[in-house]
Amino acid sequence: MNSTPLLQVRDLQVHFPVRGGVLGRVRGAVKAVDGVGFDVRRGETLGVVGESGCGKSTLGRAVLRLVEPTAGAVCFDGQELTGLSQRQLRPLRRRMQFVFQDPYASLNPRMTVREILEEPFAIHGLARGPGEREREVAELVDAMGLPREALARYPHEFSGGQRQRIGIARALALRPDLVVADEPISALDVSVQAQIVNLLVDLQQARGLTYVFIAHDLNIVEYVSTRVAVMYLGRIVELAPAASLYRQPRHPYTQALLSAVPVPDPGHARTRLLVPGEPPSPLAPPPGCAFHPRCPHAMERCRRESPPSYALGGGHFAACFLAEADAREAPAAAPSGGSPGVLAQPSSSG
Ligand SMILES: Nc1ncnc2c1ncn2[C@@H]1O[C@H](COP(=O)(O)OP(=O)(O)OP(=O)(O)O)[C@@H](O)[C@H]1O
Repeated sequence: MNSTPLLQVRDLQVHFPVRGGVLGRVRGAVKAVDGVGFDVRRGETLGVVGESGCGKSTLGRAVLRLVEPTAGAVCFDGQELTGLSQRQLRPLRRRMQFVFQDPYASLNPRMTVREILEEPFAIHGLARGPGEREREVAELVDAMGLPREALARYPHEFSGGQRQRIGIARALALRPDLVVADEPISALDVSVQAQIVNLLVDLQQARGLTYVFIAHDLNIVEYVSTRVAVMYLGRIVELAPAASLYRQPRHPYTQALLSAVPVPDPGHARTRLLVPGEPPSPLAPPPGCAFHPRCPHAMERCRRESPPSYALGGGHFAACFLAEADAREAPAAAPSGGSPGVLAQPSSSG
């Protein structure tokens, strides 16, 4: 088996320019992703969690080059994606797919399910004969647990859960290796969320898929993930095997997230996490550790210096000065677990 990680992300940055004034001059930048690095091994699920606005979606999109990174590198199956033109990316696109939060918004309402599922084959010139395409599409709806009659119908005729099954079917049509699922269940009724999660888990096993699973629901992330990355204001502050992260969270932000109570978000079919205090604006992040204004353990040093990511052994990393003493005694980082300084760059953000 190929032991190179399927995905390698190094010091990835996505900065959005902010314009202002009558002339629309660039006034600053939202550092949505600000120096992120991690590996994803073949067949694993990397969960990505954090509060709204911390940069999860932007990270997922930048990995697939659906938004252009400002800096950094993304390597897919050993090939560097960041300097490739859209044309050069095309054969790789087939192998990397995105599952959206809102399947309705991502499905063309004027196309039948059959047309929606045949489209990826047409775009990539695959399964050329109608017989072959028909077989592939029939197999897809079966695998998604949808009836064959669904093929002749339109997206609006389905429930939210069924629409997400169609969205997943389209993403998996060309048998990708990597799937980035961005909050794939948060727009769905609680009653169908578990079904969709179980479908994703079953499909992963049946098709040998590798997932990046973005979510704010920590229970779901624990259930699906091999390892979990916790994001705060554009950076990964903790990364660890799921069992280790949930048993012994090392970063005060992760500890706060795990003890936060999900509360209903009026107007949205989702809950949000309530960590005491407000996340700072990514336009003007605090100096030092970005979490220090909300951190119950903040020390003088945290106001001045941004902590590097300390390797704590067993593939557990935390970007917090409290972890420094343990890091000195910890064994060296696992080869594909990233290395200190790769996860969160020590820098003087401010
Ligand atoms: N196209 C854009 N232009 C400018 N700013 C953007 C753009 N897209 C995202 N942002 C900003 O980047 C930051 C990160 O947004 P992002 O959607 O990645 O966060 P998120 O963690 O996925 O949040 P949510 O869970 O609410 O989707 C936010 O401050 C957001 O306002």
